[in-house]
Amino acid sequence: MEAATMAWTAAVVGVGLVYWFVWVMGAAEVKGKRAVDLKMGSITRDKVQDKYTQYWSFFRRPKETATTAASAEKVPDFVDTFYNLVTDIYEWGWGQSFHFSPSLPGRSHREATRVHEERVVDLLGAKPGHRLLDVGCGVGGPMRAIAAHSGSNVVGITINDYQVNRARAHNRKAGLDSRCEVVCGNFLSMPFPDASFDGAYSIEATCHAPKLQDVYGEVFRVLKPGGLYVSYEWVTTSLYRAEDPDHVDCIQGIERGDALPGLRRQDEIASIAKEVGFEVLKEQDLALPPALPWWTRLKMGRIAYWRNSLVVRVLTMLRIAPKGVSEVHEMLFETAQHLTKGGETGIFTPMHMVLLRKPAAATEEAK
Ligand SMILES: C=C(CC[C@@H](C)[C@H]1CC[C@H]2C3=CC[C@H]4[C@H](C)[C@@H](O)CC[C@]4(C)[C@H]3CC[C@]12C)C(C)C
Ligand SMILES: C[S@@+](CC[C@H](N)C(=O)[O-])C[C@H]1O[C@@H](n2cnc3c(N)ncnc32)[C@H](O)[C@@H]1O
Repeated sequence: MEAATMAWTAAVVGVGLVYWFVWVMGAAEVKGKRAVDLKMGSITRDKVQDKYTQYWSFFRRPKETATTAASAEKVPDFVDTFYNLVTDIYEWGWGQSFHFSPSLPGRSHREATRVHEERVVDLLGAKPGHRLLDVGCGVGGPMRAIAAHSGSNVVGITINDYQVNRARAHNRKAGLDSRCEVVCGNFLSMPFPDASFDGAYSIEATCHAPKLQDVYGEVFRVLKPGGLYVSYEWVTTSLYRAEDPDHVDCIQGIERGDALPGLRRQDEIASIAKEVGFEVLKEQDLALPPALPWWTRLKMGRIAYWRNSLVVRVLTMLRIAPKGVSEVHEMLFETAQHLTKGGETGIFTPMHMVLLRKPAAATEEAK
């Protein structure tokens, strides 16, 4: 073969390989976001690395972050930065619902996710015509499942404007934009009038609040008297031992890689809810047997993680993805190991469920 023919063949094969690697291998687990679309939210390309460094220095010591008032105030801004950095990677590698679910025998992850979300509808007794609030809505995976299953109208709030745009686009595509609304705002001080919702829920979102009282207090305010609120909380369980260095390492690894200003204990949740005026109707760790492990999805994807980090590195080298994406991906890979360990040892659960009611005749001081 002539040298020119060989060079052409090599070039065509090379381009073909890159195409296959990026577009086929790098396809989203749940179709919709491709590796080549990894942007890093509203952060401009040149700022991604800096923003990651700032995030990392803030959340490196999560407990200290939560305990001083000055830094607790900065938490929502850093959580916003975190979601700029991770939203596209989450969508690409996990889907449009940013939470865990117990595995279901013989059912796909997508189905298990939907069942976990529809449980909220049953707990709230949500009906057509109801107006529900989704506290920390992400890109709206749960919102769409809940609106579709219940016939209710849902208003979601998220601190991250990039997520607002993603969620609105998904809502339009799903034909649910007339019943699903998305607002950019802080759930610690919500832009909604008192008593304006029939029900509310939060799925793995309130763990970002430095003080749970603040977000529960806001939900209490915007609920109508008699309205129900369901929350899936990230907490440490009674098996956690603060004197065990392995436990501490695992929990800090979860906090650092997930923008958490200190995880709360399982037994704190109900008393905080009562403190702001709620009645506690039900409390259950949805991860406990007979539920099957929620962390198997994280574990079983180990080969996929290696493939993904390779894709991310190649995309960064080709300047398709901004510099800094590999570091963010690495941080997520590490936190996945800690989450898995937290699940396997039982010292952590991401689905401690509480069902709360604002009393029908709420007292003036609790309103
Ligand atoms: C509730 C929260 C988020 C929970 C989960 C949706 C995410 C927690 C850890 C994330 C991931 C870890 C590893 C990533 C992997 C390295 C990458 O290749 C593809 C995406 C991951 C699987 C990613 C997906 C989302 C998580 C499982 C928190 C923040 C309160
Ligand atoms: C892990 S995601 C869960 C999203 C969604 N509930 C789901 O299950 O797909 C956490 C969400 O909480 C939101 N959030 C965190 N802190 C917030 C705050 N102070 N105000 C509003 N939203 C916040 C994030 O922007 C993100 O959308």
